[in-house]
Amino acid sequence: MKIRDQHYRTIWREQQTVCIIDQTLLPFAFQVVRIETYVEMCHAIRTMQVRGAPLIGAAAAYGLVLGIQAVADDDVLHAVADALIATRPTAVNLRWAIQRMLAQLLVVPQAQRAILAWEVAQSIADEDVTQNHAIGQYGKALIAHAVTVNPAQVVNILTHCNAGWLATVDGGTALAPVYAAFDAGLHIHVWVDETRPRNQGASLTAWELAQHGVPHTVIADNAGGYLMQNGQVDMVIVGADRVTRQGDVCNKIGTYLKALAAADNQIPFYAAVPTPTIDWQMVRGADIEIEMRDADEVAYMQGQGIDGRLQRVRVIPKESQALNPAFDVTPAKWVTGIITELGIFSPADLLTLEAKS
Ligand SMILES: CSC[C@H]1O[C@H](OP(=O)(O)O)[C@H](O)[C@@H]1O
Repeated sequence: MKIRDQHYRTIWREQQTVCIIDQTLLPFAFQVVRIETYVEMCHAIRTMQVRGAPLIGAAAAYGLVLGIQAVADDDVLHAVADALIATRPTAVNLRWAIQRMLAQLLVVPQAQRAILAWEVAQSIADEDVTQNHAIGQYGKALIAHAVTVNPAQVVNILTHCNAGWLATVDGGTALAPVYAAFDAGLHIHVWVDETRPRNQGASLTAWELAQHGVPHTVIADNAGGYLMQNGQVDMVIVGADRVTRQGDVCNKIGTYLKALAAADNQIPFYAAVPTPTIDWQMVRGADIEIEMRDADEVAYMQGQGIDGRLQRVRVIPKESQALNPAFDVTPAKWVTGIITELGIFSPADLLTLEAKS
């Protein structure tokens, strides 16, 4: 996406290093960080300098590249892969990307692995961009249909967390249809859930949409149901970290509550995902490992002080405990459709995709 007229991906190769945008500093600072080792990439994924299911898949792939430039024997390959997989458990894209790298690297002589790894990681990144563009086109058709239903109205879309270009290599998943519709001149507006505790909505989605000029309003997570009850939401589009073969959608904590409110108000609820986010090995969403992150992410908030400096403030009593599950699972029965690069599918029809994935 373009930032001040310069095109960026969220991750890219520069000589023998990998550059990322440090998303923990947005929206108040735009800083590129150069990653030189797989250990640094593990840190970047674990601390959410890079985050978002497709992006952490690509980041893990590049991390594996960095880890085998000096020594590329099987033991090193597996040790680096295991370290990267251990950084975050929920988004299936991370394990998928590592397994794809291993499948292509283990079958070639060690001497070829360092160069081939760069090529495979680049392919993973490039494919994500292509897939997200297709998601955008299919999703744009949904929005265009909503416009025909109410031509005089603005189509109001609610989204949760950040599933924009910052969550992918480029283009985004849930926001890909938003950008495609906006660029096509359709009149849309986005309700942006702030998405406590890490505030990916308030800090990342709002920033992305503002950079592109898309009309949007940041809301407290708990305001979504009220807006739906008052006819102010036409559709909900979210991303996902893992979709099971029966169509259960695992996404940022709070997504499930939005799906329930959407169902109660007859509002369509879509998950936009590239097919690498579908876990064909898993049937039940209840079996997905939900990442439990540091309770301090609930106890503290980060923001910009009146002096312009980033500050972190405590928002709960020091005597209080906090719990921080990072994701939840929306059962397939509350999901209207899954927007993929191969088309839009009901959860029941998802299995027809397996052979093509
Ligand atoms: C397009 S995947 C975006 C997905 O990833 C986010 O999780 P996190 O920011 O913790 O990596 C969130 O669940 C988004 O919907």
